[in-house]
Amino acid sequence: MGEPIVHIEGFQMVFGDTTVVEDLSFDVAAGETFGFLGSNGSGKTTTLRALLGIYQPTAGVLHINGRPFSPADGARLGYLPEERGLYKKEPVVDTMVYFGQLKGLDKTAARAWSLEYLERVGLTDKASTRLDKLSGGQQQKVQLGVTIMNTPELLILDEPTKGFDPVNRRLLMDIIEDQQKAGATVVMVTHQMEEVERLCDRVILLKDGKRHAYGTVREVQEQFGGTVYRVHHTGVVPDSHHYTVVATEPAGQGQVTDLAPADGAGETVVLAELVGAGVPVSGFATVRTSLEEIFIRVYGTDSLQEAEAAAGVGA
Ligand SMILES: Nc1ncnc2c1ncn2[C@@H]1O[C@H](COP(=O)(O)OP(=O)(O)OP(=O)(O)O)[C@@H](O)[C@H]1O
Repeated sequence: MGEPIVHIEGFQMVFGDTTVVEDLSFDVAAGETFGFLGSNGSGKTTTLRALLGIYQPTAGVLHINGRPFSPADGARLGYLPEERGLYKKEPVVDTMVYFGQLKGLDKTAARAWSLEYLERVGLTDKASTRLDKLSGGQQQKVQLGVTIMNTPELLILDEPTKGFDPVNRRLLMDIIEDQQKAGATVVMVTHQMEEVERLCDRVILLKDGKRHAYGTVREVQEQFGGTVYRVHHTGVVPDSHHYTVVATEPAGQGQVTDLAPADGAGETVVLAELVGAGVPVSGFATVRTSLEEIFIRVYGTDSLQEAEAAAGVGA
């Protein structure tokens, strides 16, 4: 990795007597899209706020482009905060133009960009409407527009598609993807694992304020779920030192069996072993555990306990 655009080392955040983030370190390389994942309350927003100087860290180094964030860096940065907030009593396009000018665009360019963006997100007819007359999702579209209108080199998005219907979520992901293609580095908090699988190069999973996993999406999948070979067959799969049988279920006339390969046992080796043992194989596929399954495995109990606590269950 070249010089990281974001560098966090030994970050700790204590509120009162509660340690919310502990000894957190990670880097984000220029040009990559980085997924910041973790259950509710695991410290993601806190980390972003400390990175952007909104919170004073208890300890640690948090750098953007080699130094602590300073407001002067704002022109090259787009931050979509978790708490959305624009001037609600102003017309949509005026608000966008105002922020565009704050970010250094001239008024004509800001207006042209805003109208084009509003058309793309289906809000042309709302351009002159007060922001507070828009739905929550429509307001969020405007806010994302404000965030990206100066084509920032670093985009920090805290749950950018929260509250969107699937069609609009896809539209927003397309817009984020365009920013990627234009060369932006994207740091994105999200709970939508399909967004991560589609957009992210690398991820970090926070658990209880600590780094639980960190690497490419593929590496995290290998680390927590691994790969299985899914075999459709009749007859019995014999024991072998090349694999372990993880699960087997009836399917049609035969069975489907998941085999976890031993270290170094590739598809060809395992398939040859089965065929050599006389197992009639009608299908063979490599299946990687989805991030969603991994998330549920890593956080399942915690997230449920939190939901139960919030609902007063067991109180
Ligand atoms: N200003 C603050 N004062 C005290 N505690 C805080 C403050 N900000 C955050 N916390 C606590 O820090 C913990 C982490 O919160 P944070 O918002 O960083 O979580 P998160 O991972 O972004 O969660 P979510 O996915 O729900 O948005 C929570 O327990 C929260 O209550």
